[in-house]
Amino acid sequence: MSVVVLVGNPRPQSRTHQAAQLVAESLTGRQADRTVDLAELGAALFDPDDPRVAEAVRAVTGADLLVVASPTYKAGYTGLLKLFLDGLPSGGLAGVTAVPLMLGGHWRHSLAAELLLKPLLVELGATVPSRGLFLLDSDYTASEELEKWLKSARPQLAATVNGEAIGQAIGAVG
Ligand SMILES: Cc1cc2nc3c(=O)[nH]c(=O)nc-3n(C[C@H](O)[C@H](O)[C@H](O)COP(=O)(O)O)c2cc1C
Repeated sequence: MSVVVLVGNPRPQSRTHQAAQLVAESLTGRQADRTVDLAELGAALFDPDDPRVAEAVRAVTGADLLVVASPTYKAGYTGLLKLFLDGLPSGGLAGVTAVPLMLGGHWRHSLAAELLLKPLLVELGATVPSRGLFLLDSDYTASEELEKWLKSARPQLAATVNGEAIGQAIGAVG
């Protein structure tokens, strides 16, 4: 049973990284078991035989609950995130319940998580029961939007996630 955070930001330890941790913790009441920060893998992502990339793929495809986070760049998710996800096998996220999360500087792109990132995760076989979550980089730590999202997403995620303990934790927290 594992809760994993995947961060597709070219900058390491970013606000996107922090927001993803916050979402995982708010949902489950504990820290994620593993965080894959793609910035730390850098050019190794071009080498499918790199052992660190292979380990990251195992962590992500083996997650019960996976928070997939990207900053909004040019109205979409980052190329870095797509590069990593393109390396997954077809249906590689089967059995994974995923949460699409995007951080941005402006509400103008607030549907990007729902309209762009969510379909990518569904294509990879993930179960994505909740609305894609978009948060502003300026107020994600105390966001009314996050509170509203948690309220609607919690029962949806608790009902679908593999791993009874995680499901119970999601349902109980909040
Ligand atoms: C190259 C680049 C492109 C960006 N494009 C957008 C955009 O199209 N829409 C938007 O809302 N924010 C945009 N931003 C702002 C970032 O989404 C925002 O600063 C980011 O979420 C901050 O997260 P970070 O601290 O994790 O990098 C852009 C930022 C950069 C650096």
